Amino acid sequence: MSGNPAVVMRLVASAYTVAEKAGAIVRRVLHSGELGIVEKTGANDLQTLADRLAQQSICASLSKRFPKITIIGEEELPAEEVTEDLIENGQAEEILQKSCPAEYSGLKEEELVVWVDPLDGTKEYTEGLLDNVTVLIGVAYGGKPIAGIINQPFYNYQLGAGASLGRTIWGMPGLGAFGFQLQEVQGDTRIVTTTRSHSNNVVTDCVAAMEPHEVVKVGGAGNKVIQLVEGRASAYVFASPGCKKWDTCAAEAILHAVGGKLTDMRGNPYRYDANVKHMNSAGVLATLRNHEYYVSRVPQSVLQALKSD
Ligand SMILES: Nc1ncnc2c1ncn2[C@@H]1O[C@H](COP(=O)(O)O)[C@@H](OP(=O)(O)O)[C@H]1O
Ligand SMILES: [Mg+2]
Ligand SMILES: [Mg+2]
Ligand SMILES: [Mg+2]
Repeated sequence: MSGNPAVVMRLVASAYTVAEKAGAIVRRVLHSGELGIVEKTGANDLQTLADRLAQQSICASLSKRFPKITIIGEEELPAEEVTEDLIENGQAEEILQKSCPAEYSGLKEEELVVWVDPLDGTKEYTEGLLDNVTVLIGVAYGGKPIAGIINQPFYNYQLGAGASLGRTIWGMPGLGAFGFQLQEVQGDTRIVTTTRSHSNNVVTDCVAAMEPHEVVKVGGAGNKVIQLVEGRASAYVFASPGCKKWDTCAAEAILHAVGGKLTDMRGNPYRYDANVKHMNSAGVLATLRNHEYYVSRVPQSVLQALKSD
């Protein structure tokens, strides 16, 4: 390693420990029994105390160390002083030891945009489907995702008391992806993963048009991309607006790091510049392999129902 790690590697090393801290907050709020649920746009668009505290922790910790970075978080929160106990100052040593891909080594703080989903799968969190929950921190440069960190706070929770809970996955295109074992669905089996709590007729028509052998309905955008890279699903198909840039940035970076793709339903990539619209209006289609097959199966009627981005 060089004596002075690149800015982006320092950012990813910080984001790793910051995501772990956020995951611990998400567990603590659940165990307190006081979720503090607020409806945002409706009953399927919730915010809990865990969403609020985790976002405060992530944004305050990263902006303290990297004051010139643009950070965009899902939750709209009043600007108030964040208490010291929410600040995380650590950095993951093993990330600082890695050499930065040459194309990113000269990037400056002010050129980076960080997309934060403090708790992805909030609906499932409130229903006790705990392994669906993730904390997502994505880093973009020039409109493209260049690093992603996903903490899964309740990983291993089915193992019961005594199991060590939680894990963190991260990746950078050009460097690799870490914290999990890359696996693919065997053979030509098409397993499609999609929403369990934000469905409608267009969403289900589009899933059916893929001629899946199996459909896996689970919560969370981060969780669905984990299904792809761990060989439990071949495509994430969501033909609806609803997902935002903070849902997809981190996951897209990790997918790219292992040769996968995340696009809208037409096969066009989204951009993650600081000034883009937050909504992924033209849906989300993500795969590890055979992206073109899934793009080619999207019915015209579905494309007509979705706006271009
Ligand atoms: N119709 C909709 N309204 C609000 N949020 C939606 C939505 N469809 C998808 N999303 C958001 O996209 C993410 C993944 O959704 P799903 O689990 O249904 O696949 C969730 O993120 P959050 O839990 O961070 O809000 C969810 O809220
Ligand atoms: Mg939400
Ligand atoms: Mg989300
Ligand atoms: Mg969220």
